Amino acid sequence: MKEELVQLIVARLSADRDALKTAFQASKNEVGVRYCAVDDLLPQELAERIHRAFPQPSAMRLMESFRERKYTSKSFDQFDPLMADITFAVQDPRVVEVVEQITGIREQIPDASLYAGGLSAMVKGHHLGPHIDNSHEASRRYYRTLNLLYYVTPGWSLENGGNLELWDERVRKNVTIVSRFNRLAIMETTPTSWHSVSPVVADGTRCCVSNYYFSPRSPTGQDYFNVTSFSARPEQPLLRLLARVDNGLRQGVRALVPQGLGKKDVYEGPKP
Ligand SMILES: O=C(O)CCC(=O)C(=O)O
Ligand SMILES: [Fe+2]
Repeated sequence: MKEELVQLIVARLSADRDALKTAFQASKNEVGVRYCAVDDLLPQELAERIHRAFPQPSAMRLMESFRERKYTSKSFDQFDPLMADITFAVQDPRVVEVVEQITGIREQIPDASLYAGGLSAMVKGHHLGPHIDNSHEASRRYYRTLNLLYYVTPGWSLENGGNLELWDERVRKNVTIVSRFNRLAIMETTPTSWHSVSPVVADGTRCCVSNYYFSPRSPTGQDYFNVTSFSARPEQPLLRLLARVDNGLRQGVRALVPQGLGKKDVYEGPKP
């Protein structure tokens, strides 16, 4: 199945390559984070199949802190093989190539270990506060360059909440990308690419297949390293303060212990 998915994704991205390229570049003028959204990534029936195969939240891990509340998993051995197929299809060199043509970002390497990637499910009350992603993968040799987020919940609309938001450098204003069914959002990751998922306010589950690309080239041309760093929404000044202290502590620990203290959450199973 993976091969068919790769071909469909490459065909879809190639068909709109020039328009997506223009949209990606032009989006810089919105909040400063470049992105584009690819609608109808796959034939509808196939996207619905992926949704049906998506694991139930009860089979996933609840991530819960003041920063976030969501279910995640990369236990592909326990799921319908279609889930690994769609995840790893987005990592195929042919997909990477057309994504590079769209974004102009070169020498990218998909994250086969799914370090922080994989599947996520969010239900009512779940959210992900404004943050910048960790800048590197586990070896710290490569810079994170892109997040590729594929949403597969039929009928998901703006009013449901649970939408992707990209913020300006000061986390004051945002642009919303609805987590629409069968949409692939491609966003760049830099030291200032603040983003969040607004609280889910509807019944239903917002299902997302996440992939990350890395590159030996720094997105800014400068050398940098950051742990995942959180802020908070503009109307939450106290939480912002707390987040800043929390970031400083975690960044400090990383300076002392480069591999970090947490257990490495990486995928080591077979790849389709
Ligand atoms: O679920 C999403 O839309 C975004 C999740 C996120 O922040 C990320 O993958 O880095
Ligand atoms: Fe993120």
